[in-house]
Amino acid sequence: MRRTVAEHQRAIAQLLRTQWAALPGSITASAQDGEGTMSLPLMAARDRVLAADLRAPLDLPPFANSQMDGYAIRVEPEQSEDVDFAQSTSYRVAATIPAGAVPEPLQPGSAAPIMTGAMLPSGANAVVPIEQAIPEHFAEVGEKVELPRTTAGTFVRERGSDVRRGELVIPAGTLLNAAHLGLAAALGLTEVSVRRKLQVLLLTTGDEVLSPGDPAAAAGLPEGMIFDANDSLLRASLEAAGAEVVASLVAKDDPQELLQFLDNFLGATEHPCDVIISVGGISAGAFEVVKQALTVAGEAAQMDFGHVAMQPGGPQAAGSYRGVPFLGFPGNPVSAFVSFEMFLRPALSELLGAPVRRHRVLATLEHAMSSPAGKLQIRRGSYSGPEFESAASVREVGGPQSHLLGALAQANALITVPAGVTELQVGAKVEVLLL
Ligand SMILES: Nc1nc2c(c(=O)[nH]1)N[C@H]1C(S)=C(S)[C@@H](COP(=O)(O)OP(=O)(O)OC[C@H]3O[C@@H](n4cnc5c(N)ncnc54)[C@H](O)[C@@H]3O)O[C@H]1N2
Ligand code: MOO
Repeated sequence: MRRTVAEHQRAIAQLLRTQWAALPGSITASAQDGEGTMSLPLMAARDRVLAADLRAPLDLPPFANSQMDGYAIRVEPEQSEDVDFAQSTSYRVAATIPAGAVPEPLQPGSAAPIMTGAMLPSGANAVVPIEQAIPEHFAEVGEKVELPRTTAGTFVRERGSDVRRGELVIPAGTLLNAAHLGLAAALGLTEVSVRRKLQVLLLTTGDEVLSPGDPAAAAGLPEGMIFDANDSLLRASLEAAGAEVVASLVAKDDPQELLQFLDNFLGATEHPCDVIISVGGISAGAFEVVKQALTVAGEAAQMDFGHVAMQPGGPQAAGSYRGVPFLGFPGNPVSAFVSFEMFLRPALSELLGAPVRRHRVLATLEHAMSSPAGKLQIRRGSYSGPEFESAASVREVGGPQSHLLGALAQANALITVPAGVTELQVGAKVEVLLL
């Protein structure tokens, strides 16, 4: 496999689409199938994808109510001029209507003090704010109040003027945000039906890798060893994108042991996971555990190991093991992170509706930069958004190498330099992916 970034992006989305369509209990099953969906309390549904169209069980507002603290009055519907202070009318003050109360009908010639959100009495069709009344405070029942001329409908929020009962308010596939959940609550719902989370088996690899907290490092990191950054890096990326890591393993460079683990895991339940992601062990070395394990696995593994014209993240593996999609990312932490951002995350957005796509913006480069020919370069950047007169700009943090995790932690953006561009001057416009 030798692919451009765009080719590999399409290939990953296509791989997941076809493999998932064939998997039992598919994550992409529609809500009608009843598979892959669950009902969750509203607060647990934030950042989840709605599984079925949501129709309004009631009107919003549920009743005509006042938009202002003021007086509810009746004006003739044909009266069409705007508020006119020169033409005021004297009304007899009726009983006050607080929010939450069911008011008495409005008598002709009277004005009822009404609070914002309170139900409009029958017979009323307009509200005059208290600031426009003479006197400019709520008068007692039976007293007189002068109100300017106004038109029917002024400061009245009609029943159903926001949402009509039966109307489709949130379509299936929507990523639920605060506004969606607020709307569901306003409609009286306590739960919504959402798609289940993507379930991931995460494998990090390497004889040199120790989990933080491993007893073998109790007296300090042993020589030649490193702490495992990729499990946390990928797990955090996956969870932030709405996925769930259902199992993980820090695999040693032993292909048989890795295959044994995979077979035990995949054989344990009917639906063990939706995708397997491995990090490391796929390039050209003598101990490439993922490559070796899946090569000796025979027919069960349908894998492609190769290169994508991108740096970091050049070495890539993709395919399936025992019918479960398998993505092999390169082991350098920045390469693994960039692989997730460039290949898996966009595919999840496209196929599952979550996460939201990263924003792509143009920014002015704060310094000159060179880039190797023939590869899309992904540099880590510090982006400053447009502020007052200044345009959006970006500067590189760290260098191009893929072990620079410290620099990645300072970055808030990925700068992309197209494969055909080798030199960029100060002030050049570059496309930036906001993290
Ligand atoms: N002869 C060649 N050598 C390499 C090539 C190549 O094309 N020809 N590609 C280079 C590129 S680019 C990358 S990226 C890496 C990818 O290698 P692997 O995916 O096989 O990953 P490893 O060799 O296992 O590890 C690479 C690097 O990352 C460190 N690592 C691995 N796992 C972790 C972890 N969990 N936490 C922190 N760091 C980790 C590992 O120690 C290595 O330094 O191959 C290049 N070589
Ligand atoms: O392409 Mo490797 O992924 O940098 O350093």
